[in-house]
Parts: sequence; C-alpha cells; structure tokens
Amino acid sequence: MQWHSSENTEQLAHTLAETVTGDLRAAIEARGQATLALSGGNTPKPFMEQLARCDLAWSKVIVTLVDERWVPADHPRSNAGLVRSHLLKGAAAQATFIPLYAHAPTPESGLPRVASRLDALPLPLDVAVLGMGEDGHTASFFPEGDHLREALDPNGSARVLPMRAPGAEEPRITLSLSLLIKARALYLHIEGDTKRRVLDDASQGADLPIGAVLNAAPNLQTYWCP
Ligand SMILES: O=C1O[C@H](COP(=O)(O)O)[C@@H](O)[C@H](O)[C@H]1O
Repeated sequence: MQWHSSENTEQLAHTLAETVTGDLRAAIEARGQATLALSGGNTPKPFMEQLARCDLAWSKVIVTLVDERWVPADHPRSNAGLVRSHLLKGAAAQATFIPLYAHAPTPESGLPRVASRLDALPLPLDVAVLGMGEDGHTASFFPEGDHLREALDPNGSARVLPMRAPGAEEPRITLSLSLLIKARALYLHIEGDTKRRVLDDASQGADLPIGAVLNAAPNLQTYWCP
C-alpha cells in the first residue's frame, strides 16, 4: 500500500482531486472515455467539490458508486444524492451517472435492474475511490454482513450484491471486491487518527473488511489527513 499524507481536509481533497483528474484524463486519451466509482458518506464531500471544478471532458466520464444505502435519491443518506449535490454540477453535470438504487422495496428485488444498468459500465473501472468507517467497513462490506463472504471473494463472479448488517443503518447494495480491485487506479480516502489506527490494525491481521482490500489490492493508494 502506498501512503499519501496531507495537512488538512482541504489539502487532501485538492491532492486527491488532482490525482483522479490525471487518471481520468489519461483514460480518455487512451480509450476515449473514463469510468469512476465513488464512495459516499461524509468524507468525500470536499473532494467531490474540488473534482467538480477540474478541467475535464466530463461528457466522456461515466460516474457510478462503490456502494449505496437503499434509500431514494432525495433521502438525506443517499450516496447518489451526495454525488448529485457535490459533483454533478457545472461542467461536471455532463458526466453520465449510473446510480445503484432502483425504485424497489429492497436491494434484493432491485438488484436485477441495477445489475443490468452496470452492463453499460465499461470494465475495468479506471478509478475507484474507497472510503472506510471506523468499524473497518469499506464500500458496504460491513462486519457481519449477510453477503460479506461472497462480496469479499477476490475471484468471485458477482459484480454487485445486496448487504444487510447490524452496523449498517439501512440495507445496502455494493460493488464486489473482485470488481473494485481490478480498477486501474484504486484509492482509499480517509481522515483522522482513529481511521488510521483501524487501518494499521487491519494491516497487522485484524479481521476487518478493509483487511480483505489490503490483501487483495497491493496497488491500493491511501490518501489521509489527521
Ligand atoms: O456508509 C458509508 O460509509 C463509508 C464511510 O463513510 P464516512 O462518512 O466515514 O466517510 C463510505 O465509504 C461508504 O461509501 C458509505 O456508504
């Protein structure tokens, strides 16, 4: 794992946005389009704000999510709502967005629709930006998740799975580890000493979902600030 430290939230957001912009530009030059999977939660807001201001051929960028809470897009906890509010504005509104929520009562019943939407997503992803909770979850790979073993299989064939877990406020849907680790560029974006300690614990063998990413993705680059 490569480690990149910044002094504060703004600097971290700026550095990561510049890095991701470079990756997306290179992908557009090489293949005519670029794919980007983003995490939700609180940490990515300033990063998305910075990324939205970057000079890119946004009409050639396809954006999706690493995971989603099974709530409609206008719900305050929607990761899609976060992307729409903080990234898909100005020139960046020209990007194509593939949401992971479908209007269905459960992620299990909505899964076929989401899976068929993902057929339009060129793989491997050019860039995936993971986050991490203080419980060691990343994407929606939650400790004790009902589909955790399947989701964390680095050779698994599923691209997207439902997930329910005691530590998750609502049912989830998540891209699989096997899809995420194939990303041409894979980043982990975290802040704070607690998350740093959790990551250290995982790298020393603690049984945490983020540990599965560390084991399966030696190309992971972590962007952190205190
Ligand atoms: O629920 C989620 O949490 C994690 C971490 O979020 P943060 O607020 O601690 O930054 C996030 O990576 C994931 O995408 C999201 O669904």
